[in-house]
Amino acid sequence: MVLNPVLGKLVSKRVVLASASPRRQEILTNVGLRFEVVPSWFKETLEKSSFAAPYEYAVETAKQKALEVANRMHVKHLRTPDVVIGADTIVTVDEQILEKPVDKQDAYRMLSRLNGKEHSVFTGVAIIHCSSKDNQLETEVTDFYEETKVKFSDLSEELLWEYIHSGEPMDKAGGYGIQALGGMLVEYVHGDFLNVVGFPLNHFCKKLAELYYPPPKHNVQHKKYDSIPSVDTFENLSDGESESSDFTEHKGASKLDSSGMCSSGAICNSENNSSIKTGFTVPLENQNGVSESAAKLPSKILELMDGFRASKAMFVASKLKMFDHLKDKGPLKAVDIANEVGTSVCGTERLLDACAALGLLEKTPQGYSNTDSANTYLTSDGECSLHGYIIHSNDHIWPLFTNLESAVKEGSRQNHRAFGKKAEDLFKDYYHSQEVKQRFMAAMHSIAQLTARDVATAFDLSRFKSACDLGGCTGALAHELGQIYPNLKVTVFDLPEVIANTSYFQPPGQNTAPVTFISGDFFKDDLPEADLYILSRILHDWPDEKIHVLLSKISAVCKPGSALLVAEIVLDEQKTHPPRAVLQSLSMTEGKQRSGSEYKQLLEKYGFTNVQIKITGNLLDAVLCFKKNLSP
Ligand SMILES: Cc1cn([C@@H]2O[C@H](COP(=O)(O)OP(=O)(O)OP(=O)(O)O)[C@@H](O)[C@H]2O)c(=O)[nH]c1=O
Repeated sequence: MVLNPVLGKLVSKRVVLASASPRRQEILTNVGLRFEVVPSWFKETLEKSSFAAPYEYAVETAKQKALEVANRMHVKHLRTPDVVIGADTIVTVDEQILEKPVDKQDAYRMLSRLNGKEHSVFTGVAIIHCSSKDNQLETEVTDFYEETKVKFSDLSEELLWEYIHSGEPMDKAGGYGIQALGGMLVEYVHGDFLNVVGFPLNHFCKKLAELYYPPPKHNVQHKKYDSIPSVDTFENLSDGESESSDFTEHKGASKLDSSGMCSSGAICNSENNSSIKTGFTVPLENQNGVSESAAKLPSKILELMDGFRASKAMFVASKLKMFDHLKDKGPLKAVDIANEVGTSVCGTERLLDACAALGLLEKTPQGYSNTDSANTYLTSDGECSLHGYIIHSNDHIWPLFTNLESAVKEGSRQNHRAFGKKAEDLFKDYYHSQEVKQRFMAAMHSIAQLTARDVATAFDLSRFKSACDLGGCTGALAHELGQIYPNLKVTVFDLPEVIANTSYFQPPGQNTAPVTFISGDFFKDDLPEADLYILSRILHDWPDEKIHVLLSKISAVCKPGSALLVAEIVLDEQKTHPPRAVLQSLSMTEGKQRSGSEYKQLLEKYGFTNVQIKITGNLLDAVLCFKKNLSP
């Protein structure tokens, strides 16, 4: 894949996207970039009139967003990222800068201005390379912008309002989303479409190419903001460090990224490229760099068609602890791993090859070794380990999903078919045996560990003195809260059978803030007193009647001014994004995933006010609300 040389340069780096925009995340994920998302807290309030041109404002905002994240990650003693990417999209019309509308009236004001006219969309991008010297953060900033011209048709007032009521404009610069319903408003686009959507991918790749494959010194031109890259194309780049050409080595060997998506956005198996014919052809380059034609495949569909094989291969390798065996060891041969694990040599070799094809392992003539992300996420003992959740997915969710057809026909969970017994109470199911209980707790623990920081920092919680995490399981979030807010006394309230098993999951070392564990059933027992109650990944599991009981109880014990923090995946208003949440719904529990406005409505019904929603762009979002003051 032609993009591999430039994006390949980022593979071994810790890349952070300093943006909450789901569009930016999707654009970069689609091309196989592996990155973490840490939304910036930089407030977009730079004085617009102090910039000579609108794009300077966008570039400076992008830079400040990225620098804020780089500094925060460095200060909080997280591992300093290698590269932080920030972006800011603005729309300009008649010399005015339009950002995201604050309300529907504002959206109307913006869309009326754009109506029937051509306008410009600028995205400023900052790429910050970070390093740490004597514990000081050092940064090298590269920035650029891209301009795309867009023309709206003449639109009636009625249509504009209909569009505004769809809810789409609210989180988008200029009040429209060209990639969805807003596309219907647009007569033409001149320039990079993805730049309008929020990220100028082509220019970004060219910029990386410039950075990592700099032209000979005498050709370098210095410009303040370079909107015309000096590299015309990022194809055919040869890697100065390895003359053996990254390009031919990687061609046809696209890797799966951490989310299991094919990095090239195309099918990974080159055999399949020629076996299915469609009407389209695109030029590909062969080993000798000569163009040839190949069938363009419905890559998304093919990816989904094979997705279950990929998931199962990763599940089984995890279950057999192959990543644990390979951790910190040099390359091992299939036969050595098979002997250690007690599996057949031929089966093990096929599984290891599959994991290598998926980008989870590296294969060399000396044998197999873990990739960085396998070491971090797939071994069972790492701080960021997803092993617990993967085993839960294999042993519990997979059997439920094999009965999806019946689940859809019947509209109910399929425990009776998958496990030979009817689902009783959701959690009684998990706790019926010690083994299942520990598996479930390990699954919850691994997700809580990965999401705790996002949830704990989504809002500034320093005003609270005490917090109670209802259903807080192993205390992973509670410990993180204690680390971030040293003055916060944190209690975990969970079922006795959970509390009895938490010791195994406690963080090592003396330096962790103390967390108190209290046993009880939050549907039946009195809740401990606290200024802040937390429900993390609880509400989506329960039917409305149970939620009524729980929220009524919390509302009753919450004093005015106290707060409730809910951590869930918040769906967009159309309830189709993010796909993880929508797919989780297919488990057919009696609960459901909710959109932001549904959470707001639900919480207000139980006497909470000032509902604030933070889309973190990671695995969990956060909703904070306050108990209403009693009316005088
Ligand atoms: C014109 C247009 C814009 N957008 C979105 O508008 C937001 C701009 O706001 P931002 O301030 O640049 O970004 P953000 O969403 O606040 O995220 P962050 O980077 O955290 O500041 C970004 O989302 C873009 O995708 C679309 O999705 N489609 C379009 O056609």
